[in-house]
Parts: sequence; structure tokens; C-alpha cells
Amino acid sequence: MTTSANGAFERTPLIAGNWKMNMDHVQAITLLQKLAWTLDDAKHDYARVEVAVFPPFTDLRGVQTLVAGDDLAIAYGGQDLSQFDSGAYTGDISGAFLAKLGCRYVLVGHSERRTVHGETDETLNAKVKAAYKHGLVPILCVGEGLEVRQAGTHVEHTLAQLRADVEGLTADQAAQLVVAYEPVWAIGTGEVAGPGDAQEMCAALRAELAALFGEESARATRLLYGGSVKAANAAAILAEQDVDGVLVGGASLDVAEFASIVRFESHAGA
Ligand SMILES: O=C[C@H](O)COP(=O)(O)O
Repeated sequence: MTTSANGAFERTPLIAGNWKMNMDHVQAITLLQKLAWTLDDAKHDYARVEVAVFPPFTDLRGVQTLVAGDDLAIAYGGQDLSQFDSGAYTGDISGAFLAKLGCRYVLVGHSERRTVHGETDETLNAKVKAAYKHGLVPILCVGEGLEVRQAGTHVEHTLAQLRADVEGLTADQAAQLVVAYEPVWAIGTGEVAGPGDAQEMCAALRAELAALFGEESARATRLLYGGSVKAANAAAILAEQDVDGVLVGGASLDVAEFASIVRFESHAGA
């Protein structure tokens, strides 16, 4: 992530907290209120570093009410969406419903959706398109498992996921897209890819996006790293040129820890 001479970032960093299947609708309100208070106390500038949370679906109505009622600058989104608009799809959630709840973002293709729910690249491509159709910005998650990493084919593997999942997008859509590189072996394990690993993959993803959609579009696309991000390692990862933010799982449930990640500039180089 680079800054210009006036100190502004080339791309606005995004610090995203994926709560996964944690926090019921009552706990969600407490967590979000504490986060907002903590960031307010620290005089956080949301225009400089964007903050988003991804609560379970059942929490979203409460989150919407709190954000609107207290005029919070924290964005929020769903952890998944259906590739369909409406109909006989028991258990699924339409992007239209998320948009109506004020969601700005939606996660697509998190590794837990790919592995636990067997979501294929074909389905994920349809979900990415459904997100745009309903005015949501998809945060497309890509990344390799341990065996692929050990075989040394992680870059090809991850770029193949990207190509399949963004097929058919316009250059404008690709410019708005957020891609999160999440090596599966680093998720919830305490194993964190080094800043160099995150940069290697994010640079490769940006080059691939440039080849697919043109340089101008690829310069605008925000690329995140996810996998065991904590306050202690966030600043070094975020200092990398092509890393524009982080997707945080476990540490996003701890207000002090997550707020400290959001405030990464205050302890950069520490
Ligand atoms: O969506 C978040 C990622 O799965 C990372 O989770 P983690 O920070 O608990 O490793």
C-alpha cells in the first residue's frame, strides 16, 4: 500500500472483520457499540482507513438499526449471498435482501464456503455477478491450501481461482472489486503468511487483473490479506505496496485487538 506525497493512500485501506458464526444478535450490538466507542475515543478517521464488519445474517437488522441510529461510519456486509434473486432456495439469502438492509459489501467464496459447502468457481462467479446486480461490492476470497503451498504452485492455483470467479466482469466492476488473499493454511491456525508472502500474491493478483481488465482498473482494485492477522503483525503486512487492507477473523471479535489493527498507522514500525 503506497501513500502519495500528501500522505493520502493511493487506495483507501479497508480493515474488515469477519465474525463468522459468532455473536448472536444481542452480542452483536454490544460488540459494535464498543468498537464504535473505542474508535471514536481514538478519533479514528474513517475516510482515511475504512472499517467494515461481517456479522451473521441474523445480526444484520440490529446492526443496521444501530449504525443508522448512532450515525456510525462503520460499514457492514453479509458473509455470503445467493447467486439467485429469489425463489425456492431454502436457507439462502438474496443480495437484494442484503442491499435493503444497507449492506455495502458481501463476502464471496470464503474458503469455509468453498470447503464446508463445496462452492465451485462457477457458483462463485454467479455470486460475484449477483452482488453487482444488487449494488453490493463483493469481497472475493481466494487462496491455496497447505498441499498446494508445499508443492509451490500457490500462485498459479490462486490466479486460476481469480480468473474463474471474475469471468465476464467489466473493467469498471473489476475496479470496484475487493479481492482477499487468504491462504487456507493460515486461517485460524496462528500461522501467518509473512508480509513478503502477502505482497508476492497481491502483486501477482494485481498483474493478473491488469491483464484481464487493463492497468487503470487494476490500480483501483483493493487487495486484502487474511489469515491469523493480529495487532502485532498487521502493520508490517499493511506496509506492503500491493496490500490494501486485511480480512480479520478471530481477532475481530476482540474490540481492543481489532481497533488496534484499524489503527495500524499508530504503531507502524513499532
Ligand atoms: O475471514 C477471515 C479469515 O478466515 C481469517 O480468519 P483468522 O483471522 O481467524 O485466521
